Amino acid sequence: MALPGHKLGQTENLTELENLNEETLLAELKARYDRDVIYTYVGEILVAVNPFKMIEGIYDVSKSVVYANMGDRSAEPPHLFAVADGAFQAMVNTAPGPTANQVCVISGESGAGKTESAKLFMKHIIYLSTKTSSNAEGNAAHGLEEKIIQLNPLLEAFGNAQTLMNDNSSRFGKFVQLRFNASHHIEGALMSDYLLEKSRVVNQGDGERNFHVFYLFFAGLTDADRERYSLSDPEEHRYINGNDVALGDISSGKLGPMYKELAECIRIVGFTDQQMNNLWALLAGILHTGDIEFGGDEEAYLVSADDVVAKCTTNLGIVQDVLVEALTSSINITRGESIVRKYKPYEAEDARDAMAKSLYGKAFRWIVNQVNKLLGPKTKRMNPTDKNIGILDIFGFECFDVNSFEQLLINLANERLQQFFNDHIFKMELDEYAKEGVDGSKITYEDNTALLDLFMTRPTGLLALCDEEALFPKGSDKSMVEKFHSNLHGKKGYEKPRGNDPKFTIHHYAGPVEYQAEGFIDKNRDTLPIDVVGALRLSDNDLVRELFEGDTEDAAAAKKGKGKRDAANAKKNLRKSMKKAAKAQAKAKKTTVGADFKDSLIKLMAEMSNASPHFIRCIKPNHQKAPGMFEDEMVTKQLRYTGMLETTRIRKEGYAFRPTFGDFLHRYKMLGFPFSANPPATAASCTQVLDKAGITGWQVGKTKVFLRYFHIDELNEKFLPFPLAAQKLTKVARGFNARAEVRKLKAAAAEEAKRVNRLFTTAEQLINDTHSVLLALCDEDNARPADFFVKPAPKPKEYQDKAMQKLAKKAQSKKAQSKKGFSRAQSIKWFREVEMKKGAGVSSAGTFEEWFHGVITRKQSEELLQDKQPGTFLVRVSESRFGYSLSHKVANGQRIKHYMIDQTPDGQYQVVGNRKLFGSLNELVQYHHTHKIVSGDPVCLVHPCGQEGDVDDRAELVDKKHRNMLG
Ligand SMILES: Nc1ncnc2c1ncn2[C@@H]1O[C@H](COP(=O)(O)OP(=O)(O)OP(=O)(O)O)[C@@H](O)[C@H]1O
Repeated sequence: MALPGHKLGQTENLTELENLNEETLLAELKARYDRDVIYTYVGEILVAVNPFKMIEGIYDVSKSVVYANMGDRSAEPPHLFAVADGAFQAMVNTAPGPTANQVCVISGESGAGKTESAKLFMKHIIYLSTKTSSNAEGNAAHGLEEKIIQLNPLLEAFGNAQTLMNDNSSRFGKFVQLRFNASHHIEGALMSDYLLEKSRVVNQGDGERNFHVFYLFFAGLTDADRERYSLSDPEEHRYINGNDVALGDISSGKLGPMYKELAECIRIVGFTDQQMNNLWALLAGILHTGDIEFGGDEEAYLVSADDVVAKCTTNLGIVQDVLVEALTSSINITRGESIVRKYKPYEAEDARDAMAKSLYGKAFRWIVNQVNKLLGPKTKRMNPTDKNIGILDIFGFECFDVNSFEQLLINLANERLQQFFNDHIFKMELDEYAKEGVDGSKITYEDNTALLDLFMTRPTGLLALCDEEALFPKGSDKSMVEKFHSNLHGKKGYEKPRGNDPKFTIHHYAGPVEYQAEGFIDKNRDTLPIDVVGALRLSDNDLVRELFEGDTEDAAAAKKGKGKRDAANAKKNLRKSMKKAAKAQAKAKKTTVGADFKDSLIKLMAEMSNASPHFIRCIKPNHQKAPGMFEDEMVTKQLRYTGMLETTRIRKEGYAFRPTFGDFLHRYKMLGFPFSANPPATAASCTQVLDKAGITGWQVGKTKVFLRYFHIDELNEKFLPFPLAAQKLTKVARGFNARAEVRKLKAAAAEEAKRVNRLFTTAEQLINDTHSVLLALCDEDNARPADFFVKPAPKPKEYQDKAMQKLAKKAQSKKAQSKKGFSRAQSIKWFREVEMKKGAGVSSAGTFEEWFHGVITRKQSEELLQDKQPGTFLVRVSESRFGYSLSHKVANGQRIKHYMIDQTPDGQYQVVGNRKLFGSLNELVQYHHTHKIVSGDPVCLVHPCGQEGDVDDRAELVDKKHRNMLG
């Protein structure tokens, strides 16, 4: 169950989604793909969306390290290495037996990334096994592991081709089993191949190519090789000259490095030079075969020049006349009498192409067998302590415009694999129920057994009827389809079309597919005329002879005939060889391609059923094979083909949602426990919630609640009022909080305003107090005897300047100190010091200019004022620890204004209070001039008088004022 707060594309295992269906599956995969996240789990299954580009770092060694011995898979983001690690650890940690064996089924359509995934899976398994190989045995195995990895370029050269769907498309299915000994070291690898697309050798669709190896072969040819195999330029060989781009790749040298890689793989895997020479000669023989042409109306005859056939037969090691005879006529030997029937030209062409296909098909199987001999475990049978990991990289479900016999077999394989998949998923469901103690007996799912029966039943299933017609000499596609209709019409999954066309429709798990029956019989028979087999059995190329089970003696005899170029002898040898071939064929069980395929499918399924499965579903996101494009419709189709939608269906049939008790309560506790914040995460709590919600049909297990797909809707409906109420509550709570905050801010602002008012009131009070003190001081001075104030002898001007400068400096430094804060006692001490230095009690009076250069007493200043007109100012400047203090007094008036002058850090003067700045004392003086005072006005400079008490009082006053102003 997705917890609240689910974000699109963030869920790593999509079964955790509340609603897993076609749309959600698609949307999640798309959102992840857009972020270059190509791996996603759906339960145990890994979905891999082909990025069509290398995503940096995702397969680095560091990733191999992270995804090794993981324990909890969900601890790291989904990854193919995690699946490989899961398989490896499951094998290591399980005692030998079916459950210890592992198999990874990789499926998807062409170009979806199966082969790349299979390679990465194998690479990681090898990494994990070599990691455990710390002993000598492990090290010895190292060479083997390298060979296993080197297998890929070899198999891809012979089994892959460029198609419209994929530039490196595997044209065969493969199952590789890695065998491990008791110490979990690789003992060997065994490979099986399925349904190689041999027809590609003789015919490729527009824009497609032959198997890679033909082009690589040309790319690697030396002049000597070319002569040895009598090869012309590639464009002159019909089987490979249909694709100009491919020819361009050869001539441009683009394929050179790939040829070198192939040659190196061949060497590492262990093929001998002789084996490879025979194989190259066989390939050259195939190319020359394609150049043989026939003419004629009724009876085919050779129209190609003799040397064309000679080039072919030389490479294939057979006698020219023998081959021509075998390709243009069929000899029927009955009771010692041979009846020769001349082929029609098209029959000769068919025989020629059939030979080429057969040669290639058998050569491919030989390579696989050879690889198994070189890399396989010492014994084919498993030791009781052995375990294995299998990797199945097999063609996905196919549905084209025209579907033929190949599609029928491929889709049969997919149908069978789907059944295996369904069984596994369903079994896992039931296992989970059992583990949780939940009754799963009522859970069923619709499986595809009936459809498989439609294919497999004997004698009336599709394959059996197909074989019956193929083995019947007069069997035809038309009569086969009639048999299908009469036996299968009305059965589930089979549909007879309207009209008489040889067609039929099968309703597969992935959707309906209409099959075109034309060519079924020939494809199913896949027989090579016995004459051709007889000819190839006589080859002196060891490989060709081995492929057709000829014997050395016959070949040697034929060689003699070849030397004499004796046509009659050749015919004789051919007939002899044909007889032997016919005998061998009669001895061997007569079989068909369909029957062979069915057998290998049964064997494969037996191997797979003997192992614990892992599934990787590869998805091709667009037709263009381009990065960054995600086509919804195309992906949906593949989700259906790979059975992913079926998985969602199986889950739907059962208990689709299985939240843990904790998760369930986290979300729905309100339904059962409206007043309890944290009910215990138990079965009882969950039951209470479900009962109170009035839901039925659920089950509660040991750790999880099991809900049907519709239960979530029901619960959500019941739960609906709660989120709405919660929304309302949140709104109210938020409003309440906001209002409280505003109230708090308002109160703080009011408090602030009060404090400011208090400050002003205090300041005013102080000013008034100062006023009173000054008046009192004046009165005091007035009361003193006249001789109390002795006029000092004027000091020389330089002295006065110097003294003033010194004082200013001192005041400045003291002011700086004052910033640090002085105690009251310190203030008084300093104040007194300054007063003394300036000559306390010495005053002077004079004009405004004079105050700066001398001093006058307070009394003198009062006297000066007495003579003046009302409005005349007396300015008093004094220096204090806070700077200069300047006040002026109006003659005959009561008002005294007091300025605190401060010196700013940059040396300007500032009147405290109105923040006016003065650059110097003179400027300050100017200011007073412009306001009230004119030059020559009497002013007095009053220094504080020298009396102790007076000094102390004033110092205290100034200090107090200063402190108040600082707040
Ligand atoms: N994990 C990946 N990272 C990057 N590119 C990838 C990845 N998987 C596949 N590809 C690209 O997609 C191409 C096709 O992949 P691949 O050959 O594995 O497809 P396939 O399913 O095996 O097809 P076919 O059935 O035709 O063989 C690769 O050649 C490669 O370019």
